[in-house]
Amino acid sequence: MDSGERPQLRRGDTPLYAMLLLAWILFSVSLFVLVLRGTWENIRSEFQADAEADIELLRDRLRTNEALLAGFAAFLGAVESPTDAQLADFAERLLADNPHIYSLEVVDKVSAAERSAFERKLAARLGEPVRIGRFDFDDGGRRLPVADKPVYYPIAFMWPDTPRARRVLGLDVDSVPYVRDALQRARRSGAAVSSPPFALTEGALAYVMLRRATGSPPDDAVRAAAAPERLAQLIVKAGSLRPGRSDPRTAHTLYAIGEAGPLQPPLFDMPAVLPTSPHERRLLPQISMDLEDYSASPPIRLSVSRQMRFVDVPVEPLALAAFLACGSLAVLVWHLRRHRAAVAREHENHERASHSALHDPLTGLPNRRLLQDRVGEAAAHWRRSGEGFALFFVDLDRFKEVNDRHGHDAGDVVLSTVAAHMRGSVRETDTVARIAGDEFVVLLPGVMEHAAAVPIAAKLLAAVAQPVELRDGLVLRLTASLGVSVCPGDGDDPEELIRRADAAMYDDKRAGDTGSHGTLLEVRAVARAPRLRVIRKLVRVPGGAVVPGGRKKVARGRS
Ligand SMILES: Nc1nc2c(ncn2[C@@H]2O[C@H](COP(=O)(O)OP(=O)(O)OP(=O)(O)O)[C@@H](O)[C@H]2O)c(=O)[nH]1
Repeated sequence: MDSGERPQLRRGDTPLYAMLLLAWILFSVSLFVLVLRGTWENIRSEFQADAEADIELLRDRLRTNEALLAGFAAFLGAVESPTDAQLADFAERLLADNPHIYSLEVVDKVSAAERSAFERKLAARLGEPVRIGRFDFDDGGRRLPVADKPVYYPIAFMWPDTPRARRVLGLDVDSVPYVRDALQRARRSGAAVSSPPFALTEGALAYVMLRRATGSPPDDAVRAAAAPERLAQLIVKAGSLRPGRSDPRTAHTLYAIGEAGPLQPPLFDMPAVLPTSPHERRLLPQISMDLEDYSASPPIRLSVSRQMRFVDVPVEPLALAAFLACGSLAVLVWHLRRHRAAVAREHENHERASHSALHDPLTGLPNRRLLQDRVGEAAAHWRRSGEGFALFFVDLDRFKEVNDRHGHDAGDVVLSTVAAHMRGSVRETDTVARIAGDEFVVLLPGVMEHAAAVPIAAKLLAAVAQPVELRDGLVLRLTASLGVSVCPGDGDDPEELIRRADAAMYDDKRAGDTGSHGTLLEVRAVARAPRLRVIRKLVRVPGGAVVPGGRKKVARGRS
C-alpha cells in the first residue's frame, strides 16, 4: 500500500467499529435518559408534594365541616327543644364565621301519628298551610305531596331564613333520592355522613352533611319507631373545597367517593391555568396522580395532572449531555483514525517485508524463490490444463568486466537497465526473474516448443543488447548467453527445468567463448548516428543441440 494512501476500512474491522458505535450510542442514550430522568424525578416529586399538600388542605376543610356539624348536633342534643330564636342565633353565628356553609338545617323524625301536629306547628310559624312533601325534580323543584308512610324525616328548621329557603321546610329528606341513603347511614352510625353532590337551585354544586343529634335508635323495631330522632344537617358548597392558591400548571379534579364508588359528578374540576400547546401535548409526557382520603366525610379522591411544557425541558443539563456525547464521539473517531492508520502501517510493513522476501532489491524483479513458485504453479497448470511453458535462462556475457572497469555502481546501473529492457520486451503475464548476479530467468506460459521459443529468445537478446547509458555519456552494449527449456518437452519438474535451461545457457556461453560472439561493446555516444550490426544468434537447447535463432539487430555506435 502506498504510504500516502488513506487507510481503508477493512472487513475484519467492521465488527469492532460496529461495537464501538453501539457502545457510543448506548452511552449517549444513557446520558440523555439520565438527565431527563433526573429532571422528571424532580418535577414528579415537586408535583407529588404539591398534590399531597392540596389533599391535606382538603382534609382540614372536611374536618372543619365535620367539627361544625358535630357542634351543631351537640347543640341540638344538649338543648332540650331549643326555640327557633335560639336555633337562629346559633345558626347565624356559625354561618357568619363559615360562609362556605350554604345552609344549616334540623331534620326531625315524624311518625304518621305526629304528622298533623308537625304540619300545624310549621304552618303557625310560616303563617301559611304546610304539608310534609317532596320536590318534583323533573319540574323545577315543584313541591309535591309525599305518599303516606309510617315515618317522615321533614326539615323542621332552616337557616338562613329567606323566602326561597322557607320552601324547603317540611321537605321529607327521606324522599330526596340523593340524600335518602346518607340520612339512613347517619341515623345508624352517629358519625358525620355526606351525600353525593347535587346542584343547588342557584346552580352551584353542593352536598349534604348529616349527623344524629339524639342517641342511637333502639334495636327493637317497635321501640325504635317510637323513639324521637333529630339530625343536624349542613349543606356545604362544593366550590369551597377548591384550593385557593395552587400551581397554575396543574389541573385538579375532586370526587366524593360515595358508597357506590367515585362515579359521581366531581365536587370541582379545575383545569390548569397555564395553557399548553398541541405540540407539547403530543411530544411531552403528562404526570398524573390520584390521591384518596377516606378519613373524613365525604371520602374524597383528588385527581391531579400536569402536562409537561417545553419550558420544563432542562436546557443546560441537556446541552451538557449533548456536549459530552459529541466530545466522546470526536474522541472515538480520533482514536479509530489512529487505530486505522496504525493497522495500515502494519499492513504496509508486512506487504513490504513479503515483497522484499520475494523480490530482488536492485531490479525489483522476482527473485529465485518467487520464480520457483511461479514455475511450480506453471507446472501445476500444465498438469491441469495441458498448457505448457518455456524457461529462458539468460546470463550476461563478461559482466564482471563492467564492474572491474567502471565500478560496482555502474554494474548496478547496467543490471537494472538490462532488467528493465528484458521486462519490457515480454508480456505483463510473463515472469522475468533475477536469480543471481547477472543471471535472469524468463518464464513464458503457452510456449511449449523449442521452435516457438526461438523468436522470443531473439527478442530477449535484443533487449539485453539495447544500449545502456552510464555517466558522462558512456554507453555500453551487452550480449548474453541464453538457454531454453520447455515443459512438457524437457519434463515438468520446476528444478529440473531451470537446471536444463541453465545447462543450455552454459553450452551457449561456451560456444560464445570460442569467439563467435559475446563481445562487450563500449562506445562513446557523442554525436554519433547509430549504425546497425546484425548479430546472428544461435540458441542452445538442453543436450547441446543448436537451433538457429532470429537475426538480432543491435544498435551500435560508430567508434
Ligand atoms: N554491480 C554488481 N555486480 C554484481 C552483482 N552481483 C554479482 N555481481 C558481479 O557479477 C559478476 C559475475 O561474474 P561472472 O559470473 O564471472 O560472469 P561474467 O563476468 O559475465 O562471465 P561470463 O558469464 O562467463 O561471461 C561478478 O563479478 C559479481 O561480483 C550486483 O548486484 N551488482
